[in-house]
Amino acid sequence: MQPEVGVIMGSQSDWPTMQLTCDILEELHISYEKKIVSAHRTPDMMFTYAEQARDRGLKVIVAGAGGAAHLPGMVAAKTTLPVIGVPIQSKALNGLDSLLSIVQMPGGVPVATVAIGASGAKNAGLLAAQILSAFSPDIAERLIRYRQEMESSVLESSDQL
Ligand SMILES: Nc1c(C(=O)O)ncn1[C@@H]1O[C@H](COP(=O)(O)O)[C@@H](O)[C@H]1O
Repeated sequence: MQPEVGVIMGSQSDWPTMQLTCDILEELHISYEKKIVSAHRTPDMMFTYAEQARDRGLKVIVAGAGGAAHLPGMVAAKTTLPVIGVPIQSKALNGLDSLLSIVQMPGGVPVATVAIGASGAKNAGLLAAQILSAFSPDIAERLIRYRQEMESSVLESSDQL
């Protein structure tokens, strides 16, 4: 199946976080691909990936990176597809470095930035799904079910208090 979402990350060490994005996409039956791509370590590959993404059929890119997290912004600079940036929780600065590197884009080149770490990665998957749902009633329906299940589980945990 042709992937609709490209999930990329700066290093294999980002995978435990970015796996949460992939888990959500799988839960919602959205096709995706996953790759390690780094603006710093594999700049030519990053350039090609971003430049070819639309022609390959991708519709949204989720990019996770930590520290000097230039990957989401650099990818956004080379494609007009929507790019969602996930700030990885770095050891030295707890992810504040990643967050600020991703969120403070200059006007003209947006990156939709989610929260640091696990909840951000999960929300990146949901946000990608919500973008696709604007053009897919099936995905919209699955998102409604996801919300209903979330609500039920909150009500259940409240009953069990
Ligand atoms: N921020 C970037 C980029 C980039 O922005 O291109 N490439 C790798 N990295 C980040 O470096 C951190 C440490 O990587 P290692 O664990 O491989 O040393 C990772 O969080 C990765 O996202």
